[in-house]
Amino acid sequence: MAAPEADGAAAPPDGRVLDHLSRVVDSRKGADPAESYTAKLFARGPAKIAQKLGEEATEVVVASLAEGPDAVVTESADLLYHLAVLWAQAGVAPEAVWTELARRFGTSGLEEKAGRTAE
Ligand SMILES: N=c1c2ncn([C@@H]3O[C@H](COP(=O)(O)OP(=O)(O)OP(=O)(O)O)[C@@H](O)[C@H]3O)c2ncn1[C@@H]1O[C@H](COP(=O)(O)O)[C@@H](O)[C@H]1O
Repeated sequence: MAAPEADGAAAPPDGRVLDHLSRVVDSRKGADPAESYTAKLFARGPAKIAQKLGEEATEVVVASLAEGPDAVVTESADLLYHLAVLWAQAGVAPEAVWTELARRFGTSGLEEKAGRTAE
């Protein structure tokens, strides 16, 4: 598909790439499924998108146990791309996830778990 302004080449090679990717993914809503894999996923609906995310997560697990770091990198990129699609489908802005992660800084996971079981 012809690349709109938000597309690829200028994507920063760091964590901000996920924000950039999410904008590209969002721009594919309503696009032609014949020209965009993302548009094809949106057209197939939430259940298919959720299923793809599950499959990609399993592929990361398999890569980590049986393949090695290079495969973990490529499978992780597939996983994050499909997560960006699921966020867009669900109406979740990546910033909401960054905010939630930031909110958790300084609270040990064990502390948080203990607080939950005490409820
Ligand atoms: N990062 C990705 C990305 N990672 C993985 N994929 C696609 O995800 C698919 C996953 O592979 P699978 O073998 O599971 O897919 P499949 O065999 O087609 O399986 P089904 O969908 O039929 O179940 C492949 O077709 C990959 O090309 C991605 N497709 C797109 N992007 C990004 O999204 C942008 C927009 O892409 P389009 O929407 O295609 O224009 C691209 O420029 C990229 O930046």
